[in-house]
Amino acid sequence: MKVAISSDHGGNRLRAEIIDLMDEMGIEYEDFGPKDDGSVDYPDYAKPVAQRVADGEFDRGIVICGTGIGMSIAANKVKGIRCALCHDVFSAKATRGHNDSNVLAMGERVVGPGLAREIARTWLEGEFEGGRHERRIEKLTEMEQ
Ligand SMILES: O=C(CO)[C@H](O)[C@H](O)[C@H](O)COP(=O)(O)O
Repeated sequence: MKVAISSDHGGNRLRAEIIDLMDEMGIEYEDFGPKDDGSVDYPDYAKPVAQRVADGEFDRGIVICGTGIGMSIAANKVKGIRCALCHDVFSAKATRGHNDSNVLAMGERVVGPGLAREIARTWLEGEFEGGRHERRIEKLTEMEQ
């Protein structure tokens, strides 16, 4: 699995934490920044990750800002993206199983690093369940036309 990851300035520390986690898990990733702690605009960092996932260059994306909200709104503007904002492990598991979410959003100002790591690990390991959920995803895809 190849993962694209980015944040805004509000998510830099958590992005580093999740990169450490992916190193531990042996997951291949590319870091789309930002490269320093200066203030940036979250759409500029959500877009490259979401676009590359939508294009199939990466299997999944992880986007992080202060709340996770701005990044999730921005990522979901890209056709083909199902970005889930998760701050608990139950939702992270459910969104992989039911929504086949291809981007995970989290907020560094909302969750601590320990919980964020468990959320990300659960989401990265989660499998889509298919079945009745396929039909619902088809309906989401139809809404994009
Ligand atoms: O988009 C957000 C809120 O929905 C993110 O949390 C941003 O990181 C936040 O808005 C950035 O705020 P700042 O005051 O410019 O650091």
